[in-house]
Amino acid sequence: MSDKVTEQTEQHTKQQKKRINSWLKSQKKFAYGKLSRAIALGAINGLLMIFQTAILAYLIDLVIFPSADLTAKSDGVITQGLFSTDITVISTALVIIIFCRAALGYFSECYSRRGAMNIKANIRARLLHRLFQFGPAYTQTKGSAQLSRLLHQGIDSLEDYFAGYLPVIAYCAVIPSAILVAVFPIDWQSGLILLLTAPMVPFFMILIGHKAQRLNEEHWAKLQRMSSHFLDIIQGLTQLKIFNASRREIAAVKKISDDYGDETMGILKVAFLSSFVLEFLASISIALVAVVLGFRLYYGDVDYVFALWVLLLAPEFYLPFRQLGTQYHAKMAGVSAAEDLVDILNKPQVNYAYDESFTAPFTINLTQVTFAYPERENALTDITVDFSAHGLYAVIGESGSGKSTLIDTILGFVQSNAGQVTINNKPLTADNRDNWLQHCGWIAQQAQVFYGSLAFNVAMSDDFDQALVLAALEKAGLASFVQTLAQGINSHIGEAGAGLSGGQAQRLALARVFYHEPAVLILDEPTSHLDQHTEQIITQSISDYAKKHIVIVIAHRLPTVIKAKNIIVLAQGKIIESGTHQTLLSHNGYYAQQLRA
Ligand SMILES: Nc1ncnc2c1ncn2[C@@H]1O[C@H](COP(=O)(O)OP(=O)(O)OP(=O)(O)O)[C@@H](O)[C@H]1O
Repeated sequence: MSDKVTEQTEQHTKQQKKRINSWLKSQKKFAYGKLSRAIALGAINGLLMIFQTAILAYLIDLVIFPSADLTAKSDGVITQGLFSTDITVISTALVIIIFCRAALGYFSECYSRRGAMNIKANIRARLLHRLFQFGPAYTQTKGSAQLSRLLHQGIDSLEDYFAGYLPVIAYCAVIPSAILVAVFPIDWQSGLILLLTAPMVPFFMILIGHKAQRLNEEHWAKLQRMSSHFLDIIQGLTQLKIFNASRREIAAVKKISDDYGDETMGILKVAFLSSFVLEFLASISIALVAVVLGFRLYYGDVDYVFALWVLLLAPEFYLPFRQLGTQYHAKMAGVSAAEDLVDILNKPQVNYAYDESFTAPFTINLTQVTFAYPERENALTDITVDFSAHGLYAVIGESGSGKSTLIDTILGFVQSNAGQVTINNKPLTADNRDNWLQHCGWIAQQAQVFYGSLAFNVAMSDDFDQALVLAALEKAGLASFVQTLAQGINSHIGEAGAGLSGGQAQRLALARVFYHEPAVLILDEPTSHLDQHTEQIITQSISDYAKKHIVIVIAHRLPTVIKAKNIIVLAQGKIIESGTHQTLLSHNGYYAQQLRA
């Protein structure tokens, strides 16, 4: 039984590897021209090397054994002149070839790096596009640290695959074959030695490949776990300090880092071992060629120039294989990261049929909506509720009652398992969701501030209307703050809102809403880090906004709830009651009890 399971797992791993490899190969199409040029130039460089070694051998022969026939003809000055002309011509040819090879090497490297960068940029853009498509409901399940590492280091690790491994594979086919074609007709014995020793290198690489791949996969998985852990620690620094858990975390981080270090050493060991064996095999093979040539020279069986040439060619013959050994590890690092990439990129494509018919004013209807996260109980059950024209709607309920899931359903980030969400009687689907989102605004409990200028953060674009930005900031109560900034709305505000207080960040989010004026504003009402003055401004602004727009708020405070046109009370994913403050009070249910409590 367990054998069968192991067999199935192996089968699955093989299929997975095949899938990843074919995916990686298919990415070449995004820089086909550049990669082809890089490989062609590299191959020409390799072929020129055959000429270079031939000329070098001839030159050495000429210098060490000044031509016997020339000296035989010797009549002093003329012979001397002929000899030096010969050397000058050959040396010049050699220098030209060396320069050409250097240029070819340079351009080949440039093309391959640029090609790899194009591919990386393309994959990065597609990955981001997919993440935007799937929305926060999906990205939360993956973890922000893991996704950001994948976007950054994961994709970067593909560079060596495209710029290093792929060209070397081509050189392994072209250069040794060309050397064999050049050597065989002149000296078949040496050709045979080269031919017979060549397969040893790939054979050995296949042997170590399996172990190295497993190590690389574990290494990548550990790196991913470590990133998540670090992000949790950085984000929860205050909590950890307050709850005196920092020591435990430091110990945990030390353990993770040690494990990671051991893993890295394991990979390095395999890498060193493989390069040692490759070097060793190459040296033995070169020595074999040299010994055989030595004997044959001794017995006058081979010409000195040819012997020297073959000897110079022998290391070049093994060079692509040795490079392949090095690049193989780069390839495996790329393959490990590619697994995560393929998982996301190959998820079924959402087909955007932009539906232009979403125009304000809106009526949002949820009819018997039921939704469950994978392998969980229902997060929403049988939800029927309407939001129409304009007004303030409040959603309340205990933690885990389904408030955020309800909002995600309205925004189309999660698709209900049963029932439907309609916007102006049109079902909201993955196809038209992006169009719908253009009409929605969202303010989270912790306002999101992006790296860039204040104006960018309001307009969410570098192309903004200055007057509108200023007006929006003023409406949000930030006008006096802007005046204190040396560069006004062009002042830079740092990563994660560094340089802004919690209240200012929240007001900035509000200014963003005023600038874009979405027909539907959804917000998770901020309860913390707001001073009374800011709280009043925000509450007032939200109430004013609700006069002309739909505002749905996950409410935590009484003033907001009291003013709401409809209060939706959730418990365990169900609407247990709804109505205005007065209605709910007279109903004397959960809401009234909570209020009294
Ligand atoms: N990504 C997820 N995967 C699996 N289950 C989830 C996920 N997000 C939420 N849930 C579950 O769905 C239920 C509703 O969660 P939801 O976040 O909607 O509640 P909430 O009322 O917004 O809670 P809170 O006020 O604490 O934010 C909970 O049981 C929660 O554990």
